[in-house]
Amino acid sequence: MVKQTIQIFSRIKPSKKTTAVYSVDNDEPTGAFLEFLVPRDQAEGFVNNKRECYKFRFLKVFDQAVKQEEIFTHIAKPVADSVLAGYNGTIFAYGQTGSGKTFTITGGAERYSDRGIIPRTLSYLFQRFSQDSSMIYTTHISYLEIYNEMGYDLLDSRHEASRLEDLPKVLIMEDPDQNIHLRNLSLQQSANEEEALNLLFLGDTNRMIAETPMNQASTRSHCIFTVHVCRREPGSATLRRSKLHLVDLAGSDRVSKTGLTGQLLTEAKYINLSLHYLEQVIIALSEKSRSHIPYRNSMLTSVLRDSLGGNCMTTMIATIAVDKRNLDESISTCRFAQRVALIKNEAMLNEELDPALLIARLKREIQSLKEELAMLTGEQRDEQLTGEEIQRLEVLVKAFLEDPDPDVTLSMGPDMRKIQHCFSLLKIMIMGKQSAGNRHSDGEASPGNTVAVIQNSPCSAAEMTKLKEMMTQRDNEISILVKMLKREKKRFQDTGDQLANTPNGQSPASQSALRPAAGPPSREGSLDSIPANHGGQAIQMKKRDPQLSMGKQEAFETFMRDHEDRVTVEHNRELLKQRSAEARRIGEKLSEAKNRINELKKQLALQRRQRAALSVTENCPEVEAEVDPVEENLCKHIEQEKKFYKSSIGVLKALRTEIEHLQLLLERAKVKLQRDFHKWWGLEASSVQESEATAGGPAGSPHRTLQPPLPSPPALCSERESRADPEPKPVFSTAVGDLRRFAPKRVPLAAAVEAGPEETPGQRRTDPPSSEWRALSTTKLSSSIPLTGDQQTDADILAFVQARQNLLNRTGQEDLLPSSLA
Ligand SMILES: Nc1ncnc2c1ncn2[C@@H]1O[C@H](COP(=O)(O)OP(=O)(O)OP(=O)(O)O)[C@@H](O)[C@H]1O
Repeated sequence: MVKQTIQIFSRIKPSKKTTAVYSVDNDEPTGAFLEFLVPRDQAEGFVNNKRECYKFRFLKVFDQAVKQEEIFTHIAKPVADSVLAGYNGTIFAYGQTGSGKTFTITGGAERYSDRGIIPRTLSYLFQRFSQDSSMIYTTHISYLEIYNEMGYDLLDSRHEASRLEDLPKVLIMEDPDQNIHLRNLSLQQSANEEEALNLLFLGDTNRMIAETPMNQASTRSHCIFTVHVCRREPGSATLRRSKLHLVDLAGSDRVSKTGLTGQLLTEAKYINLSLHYLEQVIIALSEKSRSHIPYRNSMLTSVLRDSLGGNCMTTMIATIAVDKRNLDESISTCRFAQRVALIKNEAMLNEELDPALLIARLKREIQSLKEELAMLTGEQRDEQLTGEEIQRLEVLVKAFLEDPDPDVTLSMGPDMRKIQHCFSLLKIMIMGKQSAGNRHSDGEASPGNTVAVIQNSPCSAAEMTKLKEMMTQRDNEISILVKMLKREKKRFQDTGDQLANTPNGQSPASQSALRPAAGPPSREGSLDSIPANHGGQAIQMKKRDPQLSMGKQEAFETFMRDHEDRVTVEHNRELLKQRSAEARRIGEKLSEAKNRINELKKQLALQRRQRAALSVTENCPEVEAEVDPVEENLCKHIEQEKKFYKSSIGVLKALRTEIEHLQLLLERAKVKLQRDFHKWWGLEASSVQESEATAGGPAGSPHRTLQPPLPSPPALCSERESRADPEPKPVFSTAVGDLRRFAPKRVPLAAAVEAGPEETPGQRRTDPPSSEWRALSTTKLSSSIPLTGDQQTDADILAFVQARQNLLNRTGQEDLLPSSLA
């Protein structure tokens, strides 16, 4: 048993504002210190005016410049090591909204180097599994989200979740021994790192998709990613089961500070309540006199029961945003951490006997004891041995004879029938050998005589026929296999040829996998031009809305061009291309190195044969014993090539992980883009409807005014940034406003104005526009619709309104244009 207090670390989020309100001291022998300096005149609200300095002790304080790699090495690696050894581990991040909890636990969605604790730990665990061949490891993963005291399974791939409520609800159950069980929480097995990362990706995507403005999941929900590891020595009935919880808690902001109202306030209270219960548990645990710990008050504390004062090695990361206005929240986070540091856990080695293996072993023991008893009491069985028993005995005898160990025993249990059968088998074999030996010594034995030997052996005629049938059957099998091999070889060659003809080295199959199942070929800049994850699993599960209408597709492409993530996506695509090319290059080098090694080995074998022949022909055995410089040189070369091969394999593996991660990042960006677009599209649709309802007319009603140029749509997405950094950000606005933003790019609309009223929107006319249409567009339309003054933009707006009118006329609908136009 390992007794230790919860380890506390703190991490400071990088801040653009450099006013120093804190200092870090990692060099004290008693621990690391984080100190906040609060000048009296700046202290407000809850901060005590009388104090100017708040000092907190941590195991280590990670300042702003510290990278994800260092966080993993210092915090997560030791916990992962103890999980590998069979102890439970938990790492949880606690801090105010926007202070970097998700960044620390899961990682940023932009760069490969931003990978957080979860992907790095998965990578580390699987690397360690592959290095330890003396054990069999199995891994299962679960991902739970707790929102408003209700649990949801984030790894559900059966339903298309567009709301959190669509995900399966997880219920908490307690057995008579007070063990907690989570009903409906799926445990997904993952055989390798790629599968585990796909599960993380699926969970994060479900988390993101289920997010609505009402439920900014990451802020107001707790997420627990759990890796269950089972370790067993081959053949042993004992196994070690351990689990690692990686927890991203909801923002710890105080409700009064959030400034929320209505439903959001209720939610915030719930979150606060569950964090309040967490605090209560922590206070109760830190006070030794308290015997009752109120775990049952909330789902979070029930699930984390072991992690808080139980069988677990737990680590807390206090995430801190050090800007002056976050000072009180930062101090409150540190105070919470100091209490947590008082909690003692008792981690135990989770070793147990595998019940299935144990039962099998006990059954075998019972059987052998029964047989021994029967022998000792003289109670012998006289029924015939079954075919299965006879077969098993034959295998035993064969293994006994083939074993080179002279001390090996033939153990068939205390059953006289079996003993006798083994003796007769041995006799048959010896007699068979003898007669074969006789024929061989008579010079008759040759491959052609094998049948004769068999015929002369004491086998029955029935056995002979059976053996002959078996031989024919095997012959058939062999010829089928040879045919299959030939076919495979041909297919392999064909694929190789196709690959050589494919420009980027992808197989035609993988290329078609990148294209949508239906619809037009992907255009540069469209969604489909973002490479998909070749692992595929998560994507197939999450691929949604593949078919956009033409207009929506156009809007989407424009939206995407302006999206803030565009640069990152481009950058990652470029990086992915580079890495893939690098991987291909290394792959080619590897295959060359392999060929060289084979060639060198051939030369070495030849050289050795020649020297052996020389020593025989010259009857001079010393020649073979002498050091041969040619041979030595060849060996040296082979070693060098092997070294190069090994190091290249290492580089290739690292590249593969990076490529997979980049693919996941791109896939996530794709989902996020789609989500942002649909969100924006929905907002636009409702705002148009609203304005129509209030103005009693269409979007272009005289009551609407054009907005100044707008920020790019992702102003919506940056909402989280703005929580920790609430600088005024421009909000998104109306359809007409947005139309203007799109206007410079909408050449077809401008062309439609030029084309005149009779043209369909898709047609272009090169002849000058009719004077009536010009008049209409500049008088009738412009008199009722506020224009911008910019010729191009105004032309677009008018064309849009007119095209709409034409369409309505053609479909026989009511004229919805403003009355002045009708
Ligand atoms: N150490 C860091 N380095 C770079 N960027 C960071 C760091 N920490 C946080 N960020 C950035 O700050 C923003 C907010 O961080 P994050 O979402 O992790 O906060 P959070 O505490 O999880 O917030 P919430 O409670 O809302 O989930 C993100 O854009 C993130 O990329």
